[in-house]
Amino acid sequence: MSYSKNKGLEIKGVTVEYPGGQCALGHIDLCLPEHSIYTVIGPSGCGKSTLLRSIAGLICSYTGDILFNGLSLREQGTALIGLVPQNYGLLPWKTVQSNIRMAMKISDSGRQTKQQQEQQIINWLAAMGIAELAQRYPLSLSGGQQQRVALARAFAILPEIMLLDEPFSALDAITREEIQTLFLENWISHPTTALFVTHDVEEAILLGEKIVIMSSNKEESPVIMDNPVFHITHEDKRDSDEFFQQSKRIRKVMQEKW
Ligand SMILES: Nc1ncnc2c1ncn2[C@@H]1O[C@H](COP(=O)(O)OP(=O)(O)OP(=O)(O)O)[C@@H](O)[C@H]1O
Repeated sequence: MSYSKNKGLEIKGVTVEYPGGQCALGHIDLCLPEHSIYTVIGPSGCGKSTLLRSIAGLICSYTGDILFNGLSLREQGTALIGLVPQNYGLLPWKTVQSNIRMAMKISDSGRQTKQQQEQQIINWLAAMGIAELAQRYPLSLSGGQQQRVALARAFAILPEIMLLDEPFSALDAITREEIQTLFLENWISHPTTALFVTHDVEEAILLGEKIVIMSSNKEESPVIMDNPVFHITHEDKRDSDEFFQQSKRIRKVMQEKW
């Protein structure tokens, strides 16, 4: 499937200060063409979550502007945004199925019939390998299972922008690799414009078309790196020479900027 790449997500001179004058996010300029996926790494406290929360509309007090295909995201309804927060953000009193159903109801605005929505829920749970968990409650699931539910929910609303805040950080290495593969397969078949924050350099290289490296100095613009590894077949990425070279390049920037 080929997608046209419009202007996409434009972050123009965005800064965020919390009341009291604490600078949470320095001056950020970043353009993500539509249907691209960029990963973001940066030292703790540099403002990664603040950036995602500003794009998602949870923080409105930023200066500068954030646009999607030329329209300001300050205007309600400009773009449908799916946010996968660090703690998964599932409602504990609702079943897995109801969690997804509720997100679809809120975001759908009548595009699909109820029957189509129910079928979509089944399809997404199957795509994430958790069809059998539909009637379970989030707190009865493992971290990896909750993570799959959060991803199913984010994909199910067919967002134009997907924001992921260290979504796999709580998972063991093997589960993490499985979910990275699952995520990428689903993103390739539904390539929403995505910003993926991670603390893991390997994950940033495996999942990002470009890698945004933020600095501990909030006055400095992030470094935006091309990532030749992204286009290698996923299962061959880790063993490739490009992967090794890219890790070295990133670590060098980290030594200078963190
Ligand atoms: N509600 C708040 N009030 C005041 N300051 C805040 C608030 N939330 C975050 N901050 C500050 O804003 C800065 C950026 O925080 P943010 O959570 O965006 O960083 P981060 O890069 O995502 O960090 P981490 O990697 O540790 O998750 C930090 O210095 C933090 O202390």
